[in-house]
Amino acid sequence: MNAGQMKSAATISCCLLILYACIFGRFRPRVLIDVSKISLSTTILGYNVSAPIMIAPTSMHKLAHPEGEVATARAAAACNVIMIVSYSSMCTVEEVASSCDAIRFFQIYVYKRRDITAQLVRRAERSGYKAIVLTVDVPRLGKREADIKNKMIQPQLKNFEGLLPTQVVSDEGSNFKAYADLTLDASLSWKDIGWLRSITKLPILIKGVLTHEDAIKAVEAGAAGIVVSNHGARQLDYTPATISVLEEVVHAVKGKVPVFVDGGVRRGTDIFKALALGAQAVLIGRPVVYGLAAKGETGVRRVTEMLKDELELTMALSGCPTIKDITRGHVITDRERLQSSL
Ligand SMILES: Cc1cc2nc3c(=O)[nH]c(=O)nc-3n(C[C@H](O)[C@H](O)[C@H](O)COP(=O)(O)O)c2cc1C
Ligand SMILES: CCCCCCC(=O)C(=O)O
Repeated sequence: MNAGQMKSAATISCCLLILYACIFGRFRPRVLIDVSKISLSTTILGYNVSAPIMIAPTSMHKLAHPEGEVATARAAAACNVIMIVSYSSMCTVEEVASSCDAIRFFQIYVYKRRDITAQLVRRAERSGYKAIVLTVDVPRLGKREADIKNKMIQPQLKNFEGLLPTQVVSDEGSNFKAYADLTLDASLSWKDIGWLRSITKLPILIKGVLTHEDAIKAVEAGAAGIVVSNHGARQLDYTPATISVLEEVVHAVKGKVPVFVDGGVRRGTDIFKALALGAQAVLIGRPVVYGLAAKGETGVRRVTEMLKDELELTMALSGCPTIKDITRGHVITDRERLQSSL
């Protein structure tokens, strides 16, 4: 090998090593277990669902498909998975509720105008939503350069008709940002969970936790569950991959409340890893929106079914006939592999 070839070989090995280190964990499948019948069903906050999958809250579904959140909800109902409807939905809370019998949670932001948030929470409660998901990682909107470049325009949201003008005029870049600046209450803090609890009987999940410190605070504040999320990397650069901090949160809450996770869940194998590391279920964001954009309700059903099929196969090949059979022993993380090789 000459010097040039050695240099290329070293570069390739380096790249492979980095790639290898970036792949989170490995499975530890168990064999000779009866996997002739696999059940994906589980319960979430006491509700029986077909799989440990929830539809993450994503805003403005009519930008993806003219039927918007109603199509997504019908797919959730058909697949018997929970849909978390976004505060920034384009169909109203009531339209989604009356469209089908999907189990629905309602995601909220807290606005400076608390009366508006309180009204939305009450409307969701009246319309049969089963939980409130408080998203806490958006005190301000992150810097979304694509929105600025494309001069993103916040469409009129029917939920807020008569309550708030959504046509904010901004001459610099994204008027979505101007809308967020106008509405979001950046002073929101842990004490305000008490306020939220005082206006609703629904259980409150806190979405956007990435550390054990905040997980403990969420439990102390009375959260009924935690969603480990970095908002799909849309808010703060350099937040960790959620799968890498999931266990820290799971250990901190000590089983007092369920822990959920989202971010980059694209395959049944990803769901399996999350469950093995202690999540009770995963939330799916972008893939649902892509399915909706491609084929409306049918597209969302297809995405959900693909994930369920892949999870089912992963469970069979790992020796786990039920969700409860998936344990910490079924995965080994990169950190553990490194430690064991030292
Ligand atoms: C287009 C888009 C809109 C979103 N809107 C909301 C929202 O309204 N409320 C919220 O809590 N999270 C919102 N999120 C974040 C998702 O709930 C989720 O945390 C994130 O997308 C990670 O999942 P993914 O990797 O599967 O997309 C949004 C994400 C995307 C991509
Ligand atoms: C109230 C304005 C903020 C909405 C943010 C929607 C969202 O979570 C996202 O786009 O991400």
